[in-house]
Amino acid sequence: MITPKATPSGNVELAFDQKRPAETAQKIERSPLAVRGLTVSYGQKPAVFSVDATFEPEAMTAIIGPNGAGKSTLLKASLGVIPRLSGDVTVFGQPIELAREKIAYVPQRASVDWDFPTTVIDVVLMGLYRSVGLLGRIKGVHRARALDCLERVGMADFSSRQIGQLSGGQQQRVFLARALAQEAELYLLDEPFAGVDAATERAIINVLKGLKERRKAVVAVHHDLATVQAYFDHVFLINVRKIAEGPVADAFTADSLHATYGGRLATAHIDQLNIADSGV
Ligand SMILES: Nc1ncnc2c1ncn2[C@@H]1O[C@H](COP(=O)(O)OP(=O)(O)OP(=O)(O)O)[C@@H](O)[C@H]1O
Repeated sequence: MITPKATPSGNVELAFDQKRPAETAQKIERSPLAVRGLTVSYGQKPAVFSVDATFEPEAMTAIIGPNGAGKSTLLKASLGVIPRLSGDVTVFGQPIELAREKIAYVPQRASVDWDFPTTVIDVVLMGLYRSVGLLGRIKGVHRARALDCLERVGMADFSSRQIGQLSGGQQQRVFLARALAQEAELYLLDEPFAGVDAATERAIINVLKGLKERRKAVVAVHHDLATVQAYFDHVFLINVRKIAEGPVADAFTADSLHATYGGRLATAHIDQLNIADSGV
């Protein structure tokens, strides 16, 4: 963890935690996903170590870090998809176990078995399982809602296609439609722009910005540093430990990027991003 002195603005919350616990508690109550002391390990070495994160409501946050930094692990362990060694996770101040339905999760496309024989509309209908009920019958109203979600991502014409017959970008849109069907408060997406063309990226970002306008929160693992400032309001930088968290203008700095990526990110690349220098 870089010290508050090295990156004063990127460590807003660290200083906050120590000095103003009441305000921190209020932030956690308002947060669609707050994590305290999260440690996850697949073997001897932790993949995520002692991480605190307080994601912002009604905002778009990018989770940024190099390959293997623990970004996906942070999302999956927060959701309970993989076990935590330690850590508390709350959703609007409630234990996540009581509020899981407030979160829609779009996994990494590469982690999904696309050969599974199912149609596009059936995938989106899975997002409606709470309103349908586990053994309930799918009715016209559910199909109409699923089609509406497909329409929002530009995939309504593909509703009866097998998912294995879609391109990567189309598959990504369908998974986004499934998340929309859940009508969640927080949308967690793992690399939503990976391997998609420019038109699909635009379509996805427009949908995500639309969610923010409807006062939902969006948190996405994101690799393209060049689009962070255009797409996101907040950033969370991680490399096994939390490096920095805060508004893009404060926490997305040359210093915090160097601390996150180390020698893997050339200074020339950071210069091209045209970001504020923290002046330290
Ligand atoms: N199921 C698993 N079993 C063992 N190790 C794993 C498993 N999943 C992830 N890891 C390891 O945990 C570390 C963090 O992985 P994770 O996928 O969370 O990183 P990431 O930041 O999302 O990376 P990327 O940007 O490459 O997707 C890596 O070293 C990875 O090899």
